[in-house]
Amino acid sequence: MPAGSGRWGGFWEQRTQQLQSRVRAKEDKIAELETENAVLLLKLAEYKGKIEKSRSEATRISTLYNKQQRLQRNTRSALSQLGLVIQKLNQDIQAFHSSSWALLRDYQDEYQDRVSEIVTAVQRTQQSAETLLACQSKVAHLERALQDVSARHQLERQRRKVLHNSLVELKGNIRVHCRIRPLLPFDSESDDPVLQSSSISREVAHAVDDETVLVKCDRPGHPLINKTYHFERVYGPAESQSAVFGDVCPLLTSLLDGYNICVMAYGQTGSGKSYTMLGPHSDDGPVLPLDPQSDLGIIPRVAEELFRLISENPSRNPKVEVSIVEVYNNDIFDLLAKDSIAAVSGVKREVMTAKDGRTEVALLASEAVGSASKLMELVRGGLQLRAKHPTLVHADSSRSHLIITVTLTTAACSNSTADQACSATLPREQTEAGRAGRAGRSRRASQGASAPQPVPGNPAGCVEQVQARLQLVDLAGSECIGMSGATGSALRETACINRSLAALADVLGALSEHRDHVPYRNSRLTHLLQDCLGGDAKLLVILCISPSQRHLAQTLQGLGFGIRARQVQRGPARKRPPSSQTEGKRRPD
Ligand SMILES: Nc1ncnc2c1ncn2[C@@H]1O[C@H](COP(=O)(O)OP(=O)(O)OP(=O)(O)O)[C@@H](O)[C@H]1O
Repeated sequence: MPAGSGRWGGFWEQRTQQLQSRVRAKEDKIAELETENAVLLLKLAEYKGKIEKSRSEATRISTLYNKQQRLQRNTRSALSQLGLVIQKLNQDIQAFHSSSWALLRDYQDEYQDRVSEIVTAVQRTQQSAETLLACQSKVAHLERALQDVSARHQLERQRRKVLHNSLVELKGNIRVHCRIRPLLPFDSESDDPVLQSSSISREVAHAVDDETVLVKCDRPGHPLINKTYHFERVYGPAESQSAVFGDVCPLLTSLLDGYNICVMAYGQTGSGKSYTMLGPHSDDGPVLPLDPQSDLGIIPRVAEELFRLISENPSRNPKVEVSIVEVYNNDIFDLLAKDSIAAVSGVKREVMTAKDGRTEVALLASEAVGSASKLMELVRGGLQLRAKHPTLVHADSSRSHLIITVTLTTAACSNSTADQACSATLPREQTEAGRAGRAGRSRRASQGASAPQPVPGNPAGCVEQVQARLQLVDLAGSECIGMSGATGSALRETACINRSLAALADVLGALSEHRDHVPYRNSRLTHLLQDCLGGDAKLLVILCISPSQRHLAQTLQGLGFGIRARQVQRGPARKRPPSSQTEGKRRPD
């Protein structure tokens, strides 16, 4: 290698080495920087992560902040509202406070007023205490006076009643008692349960007191009725069977004294005749013995009382016989007659007039009875044969008139008080008997038989026999054919019942007007009852009526019948004359 080139070469070589070392330094530097860069990148990444975390934290904080802001806003508005409320409350409290004060002041004023009023009242009370005491003693005095007057009034009433009864007895008036039965389900005019329950408006007949019936009807579409009827006794719907019997009972004493007695129940169908005479319906009929509270009617009670009275005075040797007939379709049937095989059956009979003018039923079966239960056994047998037929008005309607005759035969006795009363009224009796034209009775009167006397020369006093009859009559009920719904044979029954009851009313009409002719024979019923209607029997008619609006027409008709019956004056009832033989001879009518 040339020298010149050698120098250059060294230079270059040197230069290259320098450059190379510089490159190496640079490369080292680069490597160092890259390392540094990598570290920085790592740090960058780390910071980025931190930044990201900080950002989400910032977001969360920002959300919380917003929430807090909202809460603050709400709290502020709630606080302001609360402030308003508190303000209002404060105002209210103020108002309440002031009104409480005002009230308290008023109350205090009022309290003062009341206290002063009370003080005044107490003072006044104290002042009037003496007056009050004086008043109280006056009231006590007046009450005593009132009690006194009431007692005297009661006594006067009783006296008046006794006098009235004596007058009725002397005049021979038919005694009429009226019984108003309770309202019953079949009284309803309608199926409407509302109408059925309004019972008050449907009652038109009322017992005002124990002598007066008021019929009052002011229903639209009906004629106005406001009328009172007076009878010897009126029983309201609540009165018991024993109350009714209480008024019948004295007649039994009369029977034992020798008077003929007749108790007859009259009234429209379903008005309570059979209930009154016998008691409530039962297949077995009335049963003895009875207790005073039982529902049994007059007939079983009469049976018991009669035998009780008989047992009190057995020395008169009493004998009791019973016969039972029914008048059905204007024919008389003997309900005790026995056919050839001795079974009991109804046998047709005829009414006759006996020698002494008394009406009798020819060939009538009668049975001697020795006790009330035997008597009632016969009654039960008769009732089983009695004609019955359901109608639209009454499901258990009797279609015949039932007449139970109890004949009491006793030894005549001269010393009873009734005898004296009877002889005292004799002259008047005789004149009235003559005027009424009652042949049988006046004949007996002219024979002097009405006041039984002991046969002269017999010192014992009890010499002959007296036969007295008690007739217990349960009439069939009058009825309006339209209402009863009767057809065919039932229609004939109804017509016969109505005709016989009309005949009964005609007889009473003729008797009350003292007509010469009394049409007893217009019907078998009146012919059969002739002796008790126009004769010398004590006759009690128990008029049965329904209180219901539905039966108003029939009720008025029944009340009219009762009033007409009361007007009959037949002269005083008289005892049966004593006789030494039985009155058996009859002549055909
Ligand atoms: N005072 C009363 N208390 C309670 N129920 C009564 C009374 N009177 C009648 N009754 C009842 O009324 C209904 C009709 O009475 P009852 O059979 O005595 O009539 P009646 O007048 O005999 O009728 P009819 O002439 O058709 O035979 C019966 O169910 C009876 O029990």
